[in-house]
Amino acid sequence: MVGMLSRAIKKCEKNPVIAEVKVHSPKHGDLLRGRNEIDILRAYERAGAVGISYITESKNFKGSFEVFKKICSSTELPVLRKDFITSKEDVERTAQAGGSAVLLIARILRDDIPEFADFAAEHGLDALIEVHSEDELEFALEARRAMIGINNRDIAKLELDDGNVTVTEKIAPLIPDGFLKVSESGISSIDDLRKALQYTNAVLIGTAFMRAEDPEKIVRVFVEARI
Ligand SMILES: O=C(O)c1ccccc1NCC(=O)[C@H](O)[C@H](O)COP(=O)(O)O
Repeated sequence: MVGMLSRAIKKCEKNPVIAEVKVHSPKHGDLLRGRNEIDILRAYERAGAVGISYITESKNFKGSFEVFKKICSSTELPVLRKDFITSKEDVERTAQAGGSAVLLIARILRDDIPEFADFAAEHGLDALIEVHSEDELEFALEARRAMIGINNRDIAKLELDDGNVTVTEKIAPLIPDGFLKVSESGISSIDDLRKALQYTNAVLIGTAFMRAEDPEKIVRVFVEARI
């Protein structure tokens, strides 16, 4: 259904937290530690996550499209596919797999962003257009139907940087009302969460949840924290 993730964020009565089932981090290595993706998904559901993110890119993040499909068919929550999308076929496959949203990276797609965002909407998907700099924001603002994700890390560094919410603090005020904003990556504390939600409508967190001993407990703390 079109706009499931954006609608869930708008309706959310607690802190809108998109929780990522993240298999591998280029910096921290194996994040599953023998656990099962679906068990992590269930923990996130119980904790009140507003949506789920999953990276299908295999080389650096060890994701798999088959696991993405399994996650989509195993939950009622909207699922975002994160990958380095470069073709419309990839957008189509995301919709066919039951995804609710797809990541479109402004640095990669540049002037093609509006066309890809419209194509995603026509296929029932929310487009989350990712930016990391003011220059990239120019491309994102050309899209009509989209959410804007501010990546606190520089994707070119493939997570060897830690990311910093100051990127959100700098870029979010430049985004006009009417776009839903998501602060992504490098959020690991309640203080980061507070700063990010001061400027955006939702946060996307992976590593901090996957590294925690008890994923349900930590996600609940973030979802229910007083902001
Ligand atoms: O964000 C991207 O552009 C991206 C594209 C393809 C694969 C991975 C990508 N980035 C990594 C992530 O998506 C992060 O895992 C996610 O934003 C959560 O960040 P963190 O909480 O720092 O693990």
